Amino acid sequence: MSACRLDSLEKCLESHLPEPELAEVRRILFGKETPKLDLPECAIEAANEQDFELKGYMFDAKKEELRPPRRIRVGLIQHHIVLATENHILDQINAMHSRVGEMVKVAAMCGVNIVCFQETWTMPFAFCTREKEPWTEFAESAEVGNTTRFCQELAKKYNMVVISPILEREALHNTLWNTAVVISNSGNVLGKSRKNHIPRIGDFNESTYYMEGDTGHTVFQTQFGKIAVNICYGRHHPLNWFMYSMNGAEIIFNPSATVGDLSEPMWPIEARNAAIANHCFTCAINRVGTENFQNEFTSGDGKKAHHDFGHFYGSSYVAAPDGSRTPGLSRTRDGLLVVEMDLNLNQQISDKWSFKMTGRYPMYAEELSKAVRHDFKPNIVKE
Ligand SMILES: NC(=O)NCCC(=O)O
Repeated sequence: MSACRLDSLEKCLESHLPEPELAEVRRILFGKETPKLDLPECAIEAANEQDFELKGYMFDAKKEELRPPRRIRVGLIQHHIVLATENHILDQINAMHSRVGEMVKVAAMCGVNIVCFQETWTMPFAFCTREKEPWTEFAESAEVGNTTRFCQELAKKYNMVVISPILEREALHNTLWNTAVVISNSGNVLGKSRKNHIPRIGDFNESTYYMEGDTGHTVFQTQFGKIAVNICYGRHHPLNWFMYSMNGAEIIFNPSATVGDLSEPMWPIEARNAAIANHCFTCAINRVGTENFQNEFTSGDGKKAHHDFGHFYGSSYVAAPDGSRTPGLSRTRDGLLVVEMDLNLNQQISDKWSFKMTGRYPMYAEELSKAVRHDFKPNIVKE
């Protein structure tokens, strides 16, 4: 079976395992069951009409005596590019705006408070080509660009925080960045978070285009909780997740663009492990489809010249601090994942497992400050 024909691991297990084993396999693979959310009929109909998958799950927390529950809903949106990559840039962007705008409308019907789109959601993932033109023309201002204005309208209209990862052009020195713009539910731009770690692997030739982010590990205080954005390749860096969490993030979003051959076995583990290790929720989002480019490209890895990157496998999911996770969205279809979470779970799990409390951070800070020096001598005992 080809990589793009398997719809999802979960569906595959469901159709091949008998019920008692299925429940046990699910418990071992995904942790405590995440019950399905009741979503409104109008949302289900709209998703069907517009041909995207709509799924909803919930993570509950124990009732506390002193604190009320802090239940909120997040929406994760994964999608194909709408028009082929040869089309006029503005047509491609506008087509993506209208597709995602419709999906956000459905998110609003489902009571979503914070929505996050995939990495550089307004464009094909053209960085594989290493061609500057026309792809750099997709870059926009994070503060006043068309895409930010479009998201501000959505945020105001639906009273929703919108996380919009784009290719950013900073006017001052024409620097390009890979940036998530965070727009408050008031419609104001709350700030931006730039991608900290840039891949240098396979066809991910992103270092040709933009610089390592300079926004550190900013956390955004929103009406619905403290959120942070760790963009794609940053998920392979445990310290990156850790620092967002040290700054108080309760939910860390990981908008991504990654392909099956490279990272699929790592995908279900990394964001989930980060949720466990940092006592927070994590939301992993990946685009879907295979994107074709007119000119062939190579990446100096001995592979024959090719026109596409491979299959972006979707599979967006949410993980909780107790190690449980939702099933993923499809590997092949556009989709909206709506997840209700009680943020009280973070403190409850922190009290239970105490990873932060037992973390011995001063010891590591001291060791790490020595280990990064050029005169560092590894502490190895030899006979
Ligand atoms: N977009 C991006 O950073 N992709 C790198 C590949 C990966 O991290 O799986």
